[in-house]
Amino acid sequence: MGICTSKQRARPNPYAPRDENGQPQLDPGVSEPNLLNLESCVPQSPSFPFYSPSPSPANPYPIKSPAAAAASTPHRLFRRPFPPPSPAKHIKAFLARRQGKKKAAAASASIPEDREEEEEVELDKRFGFSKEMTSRLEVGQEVGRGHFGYTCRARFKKGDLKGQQVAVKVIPKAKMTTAIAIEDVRREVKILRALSGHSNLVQFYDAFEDHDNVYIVMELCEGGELLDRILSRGGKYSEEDAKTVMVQILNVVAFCHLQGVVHRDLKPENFLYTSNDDNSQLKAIDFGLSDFVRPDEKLNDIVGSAYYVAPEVLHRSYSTEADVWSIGVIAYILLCGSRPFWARTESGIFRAVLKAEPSFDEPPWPSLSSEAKDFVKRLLNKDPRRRMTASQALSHPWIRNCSGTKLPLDISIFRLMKSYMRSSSLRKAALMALAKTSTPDALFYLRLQFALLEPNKDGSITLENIRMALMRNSTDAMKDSRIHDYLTSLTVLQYRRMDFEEFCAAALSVHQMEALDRWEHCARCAYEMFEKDGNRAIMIDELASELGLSPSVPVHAVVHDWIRHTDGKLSFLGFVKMLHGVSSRNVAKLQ
Ligand SMILES: Nc1ncnc2c1ncn2[C@@H]1O[C@H](COP(=O)(O)OP(=O)(O)OP(=O)(O)O)[C@@H](O)[C@H]1O
Ligand SMILES: [Ca+2]
Ligand SMILES: [Ca+2]
Ligand SMILES: [Ca+2]
Repeated sequence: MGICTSKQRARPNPYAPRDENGQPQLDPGVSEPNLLNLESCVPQSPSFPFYSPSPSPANPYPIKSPAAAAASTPHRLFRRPFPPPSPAKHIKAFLARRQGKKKAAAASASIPEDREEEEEVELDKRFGFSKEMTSRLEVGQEVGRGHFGYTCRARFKKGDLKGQQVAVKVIPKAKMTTAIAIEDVRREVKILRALSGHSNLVQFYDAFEDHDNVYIVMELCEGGELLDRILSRGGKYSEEDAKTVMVQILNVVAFCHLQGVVHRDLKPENFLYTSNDDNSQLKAIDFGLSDFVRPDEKLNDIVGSAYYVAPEVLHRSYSTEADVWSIGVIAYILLCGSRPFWARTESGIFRAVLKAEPSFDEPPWPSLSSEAKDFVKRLLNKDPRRRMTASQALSHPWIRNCSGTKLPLDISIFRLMKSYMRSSSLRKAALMALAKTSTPDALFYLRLQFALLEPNKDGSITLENIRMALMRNSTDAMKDSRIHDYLTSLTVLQYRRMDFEEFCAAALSVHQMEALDRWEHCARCAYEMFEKDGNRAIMIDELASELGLSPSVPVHAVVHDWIRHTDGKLSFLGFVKMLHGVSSRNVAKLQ
């Protein structure tokens, strides 16, 4: 999703949700500038010399199989996307700078009308890219168009790549009306350059600029958008075909997350096929909304596309898990041809994303495998801490046997290990006990992750193993997301080794286990084991500081039930509290 900055009110929005008669349904609650009009984004007098406008189709996403369409749930059927009123992007940061923080908080929910009327105060639109575009490339026909720019076919005129067909995304500088917009383009190129090389990510060649435009030269994907394939199939994929798509999407997204990059705009429009072949490779494109994120950092700007946006993005505190949610939405659409969260209006969609549970009762769900349902449900968990990670999803029973590629290292493991390393021996003992109740699926994933760290001959890992594993997978993006700095938080490992048993305790996610049906059973079993070898008498003050309770809370009242009064040891309730450890809210206070 991008930002359309031109104002155009006269024409109807071709993407607006429609009612049964095809009439656009407009949200009375959404302010007018939200109505995106693709045509209004078309440069009226293109200054780009090679620009050859293609006729704008009245309906860019025709329903290709009305018969199939009629069979499924009306309304939410996956017919055509409507890019949501997207300009909420960066609103908070933008307003904070302009009006001071107080007003920004108040206005954060609404989108300011005058956003695009911001005066241009000496914006520096120099990117430091080569100016030699026209001598290097011969630009041909337009192949695609977005809100921000358009993409043309091109060919290298000279050099090593002479004759090579490529795609050039042209982003007009006239559309970069704020410092943030300029920074976005800078970052788009930087991220693409850094991540290029992964087999499911569009290959980057070069970036150019001139007075009017920025040009991003990349591999030409001739197979069209994933969206078009979904539409041409009338929405539904067999489980096998859906798996093939999912594996590729998860592979590239897990890779991005390991590099500390969150895409933030994952949707079927942003995956292209390299060729028209049935088994052509899928490539992620459009890093226009992507950002770097440090392992402990939370982002807060609302970006993305309504149908695919994660609940925590709407709550303004999110990280890489938000991408996984979007993948869950894509998976749901692939498997059943309908959208999991549907409403006639954008605010309705947001409400559904926040509150509604997607339906798994209507056809074809009852006839799909239970693994497929479990897979989608675990991607669409509203609590990001309970959601699978991209890397974990690749080891889910539904797709693990067809993920031909090597499983990527999961960055979230290090987050969990950090918390473990900082824990008291009592909490470590509690986690060790819980780890013994892990499911075979959880162990499968942990074993793969442990293997990726290439343990020493004695079967244990040290900090050095982790450092080496990261080095093997490192790209330039890790500098900006400061992944290596993060290792210093694991330095306690420097003086010791960790075997697989302890690794399971360190890398298991208590939140994810809580989401399982058998949680209560696991926790009880773990508590019994903990009783035998880990439980000990504990002072109330010790427990309070252990859990990061601030001295201001009435500690005795709060932890009263967490300690068994007969012997001063942890009660079951205290044990569960202990498993969760210091809450992140309290950590902030402690630091
Ligand atoms: N490498 C490529 N090969 C072929 N077509 C491409 C390529 N990159 C982009 N396109 C086409 O151009 C369209 C717009 O590209 P992209 O999504 O990067 O632009 P955008 O301005 O950021 O759009 P958005 O409105 O989605 O933010 C794509 O949907 C696709 O159809
Ligand atoms: Ca864009
Ligand atoms: Ca796009
Ligand atoms: Ca974009």
